Amino acid sequence: MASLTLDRVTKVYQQKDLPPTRAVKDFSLSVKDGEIIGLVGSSGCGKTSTLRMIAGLESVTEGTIRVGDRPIHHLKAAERNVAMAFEGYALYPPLRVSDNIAFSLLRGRMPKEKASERVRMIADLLEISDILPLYPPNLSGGQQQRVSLARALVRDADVFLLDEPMSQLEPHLRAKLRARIKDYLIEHKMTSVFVTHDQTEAMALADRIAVMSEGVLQQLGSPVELKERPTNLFVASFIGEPTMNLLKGQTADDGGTLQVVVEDEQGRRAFAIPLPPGARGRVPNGKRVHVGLRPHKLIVGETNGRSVPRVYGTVVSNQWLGDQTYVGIEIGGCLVLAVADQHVKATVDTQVALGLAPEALHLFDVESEIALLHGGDVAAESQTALLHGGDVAS
Ligand SMILES: Nc1ncnc2c1ncn2[C@@H]1O[C@H](COP(=O)(O)OP(=O)(O)OP(=O)(O)O)[C@@H](O)[C@H]1O
Repeated sequence: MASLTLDRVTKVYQQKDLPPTRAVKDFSLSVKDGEIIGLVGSSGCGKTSTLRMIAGLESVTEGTIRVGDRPIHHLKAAERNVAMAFEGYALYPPLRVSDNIAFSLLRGRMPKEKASERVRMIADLLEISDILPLYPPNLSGGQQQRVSLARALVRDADVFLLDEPMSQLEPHLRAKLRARIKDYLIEHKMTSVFVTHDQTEAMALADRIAVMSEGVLQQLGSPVELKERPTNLFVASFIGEPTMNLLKGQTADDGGTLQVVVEDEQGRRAFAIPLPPGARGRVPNGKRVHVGLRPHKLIVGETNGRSVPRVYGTVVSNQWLGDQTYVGIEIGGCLVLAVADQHVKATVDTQVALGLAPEALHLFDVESEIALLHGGDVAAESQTALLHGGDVAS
């Protein structure tokens, strides 16, 4: 295994009689030896193009790709020692499943016995031992996908690329294999990059996640970093299920306390959130902002003794999903969704208190959409300053 480095990689597709498509723009990424990276982003943002450039299936328009210290972007796919599991499977129809999986091992002159042993081991892992004698056209989509995955994972490659590796599997099998694959990648220290549309999969499998939009890398971070410190409005709105509540507002001084006045869609004052001490150093008074509120960090009803700012609203929906409650609350003309891990008894059309814990709050510049403040960070800093007897700007 080895590290993988993409340095300012760009992909432009030129099609006859059509304007060029800049699918990937100036993309830089350093994947450590043995690290697992998840690549996520909306449809058409350049994820597959990025994988295909690493694999050597697409040319690189600009930039360099290195495995360890070795530049590989000019090499043919077969010379790169990069294994890829394809979204479209790309199996050889005339070969049995076992031969499909063993193909690259035998081509690399691995003794037949050893190759068969490897094939059996990976087939066990992915629960496809029973289909080893079959031919690809006789398999279901989910089986073909696991064969494609097995064919990549069985190799001794420097880098492993997995494009939507489990999209065709039913949820139970997917969850089971996800855990097994993660253990396997860690045990064999396999440097890997996988693309997924499934955030749970990205959060569960990846050490770090790269979020892309329109060909540009927006943020690379651990699952926790992306949730708690989204770098901009795109990442904030893309990461998290359900997505972050996004409203508009403006900071204002209220008798010495900086607050953010949240507005309804017509720009009228809906409610105000006092900002944690320390916010002043990051956001000026009178600043127009996007206000993000993470549903999972809002507190519906009792705050269990925690002192947090509270607002009151009317319950408009209440759904118990078996393990969590989704509560929709209308506050001054704004709709806010809160999620609680317990059964919340808030009846529709009644009033409820909503605790605005600092860690729920994120502010973004209204023009640049860059993050200005993450409430959890500011609250933690204020707490540390108080503990150490320091001054907290307020
Ligand atoms: N061979 C090609 N020729 C021309 N344009 C292409 C080609 N492959 C991809 N594109 C374009 O490049 C952009 C990025 O496509 P890509 O498949 O890399 O995105 P993606 O993030 O993987 O999308 P999805 O999640 O839908 O699979 C899209 O606008 C797509 O239409």
